[in-house]
Amino acid sequence: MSVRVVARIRPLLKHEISSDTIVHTDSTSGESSGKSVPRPNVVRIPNPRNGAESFAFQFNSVYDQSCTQQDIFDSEVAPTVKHLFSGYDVTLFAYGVTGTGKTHTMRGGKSLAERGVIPRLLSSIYRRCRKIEKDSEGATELHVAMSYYEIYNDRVYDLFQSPDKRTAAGLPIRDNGGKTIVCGLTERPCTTLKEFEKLYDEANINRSTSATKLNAHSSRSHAILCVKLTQTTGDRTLVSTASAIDLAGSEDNRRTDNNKERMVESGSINKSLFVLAQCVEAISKKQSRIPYRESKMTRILSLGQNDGLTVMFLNLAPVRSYHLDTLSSLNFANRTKKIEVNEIENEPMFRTTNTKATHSLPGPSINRQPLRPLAVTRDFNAQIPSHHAQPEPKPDKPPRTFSVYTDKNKPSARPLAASSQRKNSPYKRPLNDSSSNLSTRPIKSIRSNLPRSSKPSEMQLSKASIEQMVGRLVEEKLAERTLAENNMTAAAVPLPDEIQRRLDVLEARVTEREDSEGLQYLLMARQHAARGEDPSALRMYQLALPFFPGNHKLLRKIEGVKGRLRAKNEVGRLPGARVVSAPSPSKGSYHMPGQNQSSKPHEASHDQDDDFYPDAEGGNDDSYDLADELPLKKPRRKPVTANTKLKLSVFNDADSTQPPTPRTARLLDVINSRDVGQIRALKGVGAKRAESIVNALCEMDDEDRLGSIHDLGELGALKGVGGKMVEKMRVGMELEGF
Ligand SMILES: Nc1ncnc2c1ncn2[C@@H]1O[C@H](COP(=O)(O)OP(=O)(O)OP(=O)(O)O)[C@@H](O)[C@H]1O
Repeated sequence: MSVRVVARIRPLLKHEISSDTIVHTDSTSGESSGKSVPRPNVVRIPNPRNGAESFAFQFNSVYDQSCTQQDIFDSEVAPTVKHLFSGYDVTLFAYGVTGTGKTHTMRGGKSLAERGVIPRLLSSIYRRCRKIEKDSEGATELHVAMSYYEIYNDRVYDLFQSPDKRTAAGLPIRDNGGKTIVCGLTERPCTTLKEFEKLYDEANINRSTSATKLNAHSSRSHAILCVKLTQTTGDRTLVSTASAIDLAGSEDNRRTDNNKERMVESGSINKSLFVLAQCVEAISKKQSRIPYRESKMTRILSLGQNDGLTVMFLNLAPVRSYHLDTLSSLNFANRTKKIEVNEIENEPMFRTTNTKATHSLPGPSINRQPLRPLAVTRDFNAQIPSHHAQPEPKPDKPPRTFSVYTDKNKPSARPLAASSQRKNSPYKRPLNDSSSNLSTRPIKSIRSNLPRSSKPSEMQLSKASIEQMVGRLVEEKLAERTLAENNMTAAAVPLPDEIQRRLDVLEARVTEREDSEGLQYLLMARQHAARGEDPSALRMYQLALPFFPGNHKLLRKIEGVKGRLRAKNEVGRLPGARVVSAPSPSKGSYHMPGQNQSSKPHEASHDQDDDFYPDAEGGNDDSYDLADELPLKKPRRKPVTANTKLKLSVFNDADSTQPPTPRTARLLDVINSRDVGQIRALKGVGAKRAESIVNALCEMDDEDRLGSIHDLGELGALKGVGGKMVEKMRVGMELEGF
């Protein structure tokens, strides 16, 4: 089961105008809901570099500006409620840039029509509780309890505690049997919707919100609401949890005008969202290490690790001012939809003295399964029979057009081992089913290998069925082994020793100064740069900037990465997006752009990087270390050799705060002339390189401004140039008399 991703485009706000609308819905023909107008499932957005093209992102459902709170709840959340009552955990979370409507979707407004997903979910839960109590004539007792907390600046705070009573360090989190738990959290019983609403409203007052330029009531924290449902019938207790998470929105601080406090919050929000994106990317790339532990939010959300059902609301603003942010969110969601979560029903607990019972662990302590990307599991599941389908609707009800958690476009795709743990149907094991007695229930591992038709009470194993079971076990083991091997080969490519050594040194320094969040950003930036992941490296460098304002090397670093990205024209290669040409007789159909936004691990980028930023104080490339940019310790001084003198002269010039020397100015003029003839006449530049420099300059053009190179730093960062070539060009100019 993959994460269900639902995109919602919010309406225009007062200050936004309809001519700025650039995000639209569409539908693919195969996704018809059976009605004459197919349900939209595609978000369409123009390519920022070429208005004649647009990107199309396909999700499970897409809702346009006219969608109401009721529509979202009825189609996306209501169908999960019955699963919650059948023992599955349900996770709903909202993701999007600041001001795109996450809180509106999750919490909503006060009026009945404006109520968001959370109050509607609770209302539905209570309604179902009453019905079960009534139908069972009191034999089944149901209890609802809630806990509610926020992650603010990477610290966890109980929202039932007012801010003045909080400890600065917040609540600790621990791993407990594979599940992340928050220690010391208050759990409040709430027996009616009214009680819930009162507690929820009170707790929301304690949530950290502030006015920012982009949202008058911006959430400055990730808020996590957990609703625990306990159903008891006789000695059988079934516990399941619905988690509703309103993530804080990412912010582009060039647009926010945030003050220092807001910047720190923003840095923390962006960092955790960045780690979340890294986790999603690592999962989709089948990497063996998923960086969950790098932020509390990702540890707690454990996307895909939490067995059960997961729905992500992708909130989008429709207007141009959010263009790049929207693309980035779409790109993230596109990867998220490939994450597979194990659909494992929580086991009921029994009040019994049978020792076996203690082995049949209740749901919350079932170890989480490692995530598997959908693609990996697909091969093993071609023959999975139809027992994975959702429960058949009862005959007296009309069939639902909504099919929860099945990806219609994909063949049945579920890992055999995981899927075999799933119960056949909630209807197969009614609460009062006498076969639920533990003494007759095989333990899970045995049950999972039984033919699906076998009920414990019907266990009459023939020789043939034993052979079938053995064959199946062997197949599963082989599938597991192949999976493990695939994961091994897909593991991150090891970095060269020297780069790894530098990263280790830097990591050691950062660990010594754990208080320095900026250093951590730098470390992550460095790691991404070393792996050739320039977009991620840029994001991290930018997050580090507020901690080291005006640091020249850092600024140059950012410009360098930007230059490389421009040269690579990253935006035009968003993964998963289909580029659609504007309708024209000559252009037409969809085509897939490059598969991956982040480039492959590449030495070139790193070499270029280091080539270009040697330790200006001290000398050669080997002494360069990112930490040298920071006021951690005095830079090492080395004797200045003829070679380093040459480099120093280049890099002194590269300081963009100084006016360029006549020679540099002349060099930059030649480059910015975009005249291939003049550029190829520079020392060390051939015809091909001259052309690629001109191309790179063209890539930097904005709608209203020609891209140009302002200093040697930017020149060296151009694709295929690098520090050594800049040196050569300058030496050549020297010979010409500049
Ligand atoms: N579907 C919608 N219908 C009407 N108004 C909406 C809708 N979605 C969002 N809005 C309005 O847009 C504004 C921003 O929404 P909201 O506060 O929910 O954004 P957010 O994504 O939670 O932002 P942040 O991350 O900063 O907390 C609010 O004024 C909200 O009322």
